[in-house]
Amino acid sequence: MTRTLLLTGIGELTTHAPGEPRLRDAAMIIAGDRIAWIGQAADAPAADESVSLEGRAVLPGWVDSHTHMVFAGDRSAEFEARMAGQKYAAGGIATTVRATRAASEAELTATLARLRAEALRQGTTFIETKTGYGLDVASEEASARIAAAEADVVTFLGAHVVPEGVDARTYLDLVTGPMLDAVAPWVQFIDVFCERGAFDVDQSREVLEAGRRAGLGLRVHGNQLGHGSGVALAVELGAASVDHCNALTDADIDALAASDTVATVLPACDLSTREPLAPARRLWDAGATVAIATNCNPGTSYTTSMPYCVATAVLQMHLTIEEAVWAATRGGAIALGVADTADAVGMLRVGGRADLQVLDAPSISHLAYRPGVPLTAAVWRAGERVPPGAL
Ligand SMILES: N=CN[C@@H](CCC(=O)O)C(=O)O
Ligand SMILES: [Zn+2]
Repeated sequence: MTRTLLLTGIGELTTHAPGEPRLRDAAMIIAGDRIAWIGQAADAPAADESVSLEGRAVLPGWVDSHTHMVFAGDRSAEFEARMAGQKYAAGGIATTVRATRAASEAELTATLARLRAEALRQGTTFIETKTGYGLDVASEEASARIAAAEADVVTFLGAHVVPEGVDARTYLDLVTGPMLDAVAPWVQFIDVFCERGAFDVDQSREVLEAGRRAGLGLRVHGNQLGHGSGVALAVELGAASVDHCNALTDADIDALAASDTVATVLPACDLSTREPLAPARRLWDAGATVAIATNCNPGTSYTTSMPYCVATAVLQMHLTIEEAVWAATRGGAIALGVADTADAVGMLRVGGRADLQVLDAPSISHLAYRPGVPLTAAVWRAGERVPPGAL
C-alpha cells in the first residue's frame, strides 16, 4: 500500500487550477509521487502521517525552463568589466567554449549536479538545460548526454555562435547534419541564438527546420540585444518559446499574443547584462503567454535563483505576484510542453505530480515583499521530500 502524507495548516495554497483563487487554511495529501487530495484543512481525511505547516504558503515547485548548466570556467572578469561599463556581446561565449572543451566529463557532470542541487534548494523541481558550449560534434554530444542524466528536459543549442576557426557555412552543415544526429538521442528541443554576432534569420530558420525534421520541438533565443527577427521567426515556425524578448516592436508583441509561442523573460540576465528589462507587463496585457526563467549560465546570468527572478519580475517588470508565480511555474511548464500531460508540472491538482514547495512565509507575496531572503522551507519533488538538512 502506498503510504499517505497529510500536509495540513497550509496558510495559503496556490494551485493554478483554472479559476481557483489562493486557498486559505488548506490541506493536501501526497500518496507516492502524486497528489491524492486537496481541500480545506477542516475536511481533510486521515492519512498515515501528518505534518502541520503552521500557516506557511504552499505553491508548485518552480519550473526553470531556460538554463545553460553544462559548462566549465568562470567569467567573473567579464562581469566586472560589464559592471564598469563594457557592453555584453555574444563573443564572450567563446571563453566558455574553450573551458568546456578542456574539461573532463566528470567535471562537467559535477558542475551541473551542483547547480541542479542549488536550484532544488530554492524550490526548483523541474529544469531544462541546454548544450551550446561544446560546438563540435564530440563536445556537443557529451554535453547533451551529461545534461540528459541530470535535467528533466534537454535542448540542443549547437547554433549558439559559430566557433572560432570555422566558417559559417561549414558550421551550419555540421549543426544541421552530424551534430544533430549525434545529440538527437538525448534532446527534446533545438534552439538557435538568432542575433547580431550569432545567426541571422535565414541561418536560424535552416537550423530550426532541420531540428523539426529530426522530430525536435523548437525554441529561439531572440530579440535580446536589439530589434531582430527572432520573435517573428519563432512565431512563424510555431516554436514552443522565444526567450529574452528584450527589444520588441508592437508587431512582435501582437504576433506573440496571437500565437501559442511562449514569451520567456529572463530578469536576472537583463540585470546582469544591463540591458533594458523585457516588457513582461506589456506582453501579459496583450495576452501573450509569459514564462520566467533564470537563464543560468556563466556569461549573462550566473544564478539558479527563481525566487530572485520572481522578485525582479514583480518589483521591476511590474507583474503582480500571482502573475510572476504563474509565469515561473505553469508558464515554464507550457514553454516546455509539460503543462497538460499526465505528468504535468507547474500546477497542483489531484492525480498530478507532487512537485511543491513550502515558503517560510504566510503568502507568496513575501517572495517580492522580502526580496533576497531565503524563504524555501521545504520542497517535495515527485512526492519525495528534499531532506531538510539539504535546504
Ligand atoms: N544569449 C545567448 N546565450 C546565453 C549567454 C551565453 C553566454 O554569454 O555565455 C544567454 O542566453 O544569455
Ligand atoms: Zn540562454
